[in-house]
Amino acid sequence: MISIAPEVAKITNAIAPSELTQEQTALEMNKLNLFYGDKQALYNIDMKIPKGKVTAFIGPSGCGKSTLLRCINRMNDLVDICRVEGQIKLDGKNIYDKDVDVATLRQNVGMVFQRPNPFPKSIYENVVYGLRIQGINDKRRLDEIVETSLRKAALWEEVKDRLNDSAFGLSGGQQQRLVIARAIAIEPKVLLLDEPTSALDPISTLTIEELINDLKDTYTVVIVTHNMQQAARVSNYAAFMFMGELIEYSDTNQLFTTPAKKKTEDYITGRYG
Ligand SMILES: Nc1ncnc2c1ncn2[C@@H]1O[C@H](COP(=O)(O)OP(=O)(O)OP(=O)(O)O)[C@@H](O)[C@H]1O
Repeated sequence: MISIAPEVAKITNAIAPSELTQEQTALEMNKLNLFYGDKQALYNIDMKIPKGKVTAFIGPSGCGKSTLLRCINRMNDLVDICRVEGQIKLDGKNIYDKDVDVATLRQNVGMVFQRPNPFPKSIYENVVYGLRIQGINDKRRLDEIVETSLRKAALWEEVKDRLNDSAFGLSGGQQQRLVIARAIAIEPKVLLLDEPTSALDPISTLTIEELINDLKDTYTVVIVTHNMQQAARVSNYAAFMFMGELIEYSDTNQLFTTPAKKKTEDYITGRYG
């Protein structure tokens, strides 16, 4: 078992994910299968992701963590050979239904990638980017949203005097917080984080981890991480995947301290991956 430091171990008494009520569920996957051409990458995934919590997808390289994450905002639509079967319900509505507008879905389900990807614009314009696309140009309103979003992303104090400077002048960790501010400026319901700290130094990683903890009060957060200590530190629920299957999914403490499945135990004790 990996050891979880007492200061980060959470006393959760959490509800088992399968027992979440509709009210407590942000996302529900039903019989989700995904194929890249002939190759199946996800097998019959059934899971409920709780509202207002952090859920981590963990597992060895190539097990399908990022693929599953990208299903949640239909990023896989951009891959020609990709085909999805089954359902993902966001607040009860299947996001794969024909009448779903993908642009609206992606406003509701924001995404942050491994490498910070600010636009070649000022800090201010990065934050308001999505709002301008929505046709919001009122300066006072934008100013307010910039401040609130940067505060939520724990970046305001560091950038408030240089909002018109290029985003490229920020450090990697600051850029990643800026990208998070840009994602939350349009008030998504769900925030997807695909290994958000893997390109960052340990101090920036810690800042982002603290930020993730704060964000869950407002958003449902789903994070893919290679780092089990990080999953233990930041998540309330953890899903262990192996070769495209969801092997075990439970509250994080339980998964790391008393895994039910041998495969999970082998992974968290470092026997593979
Ligand atoms: N665009 C793609 N085209 C074809 N196959 C793909 C594509 N993206 C992923 N795959 C395959 O799907 C499987 C799952 O990949 P995925 O990137 O989801 O795994 P992962 O668990 O996130 O891995 P890692 O931890 O290394 O990022 C792998 O076999 C991978 O090669």
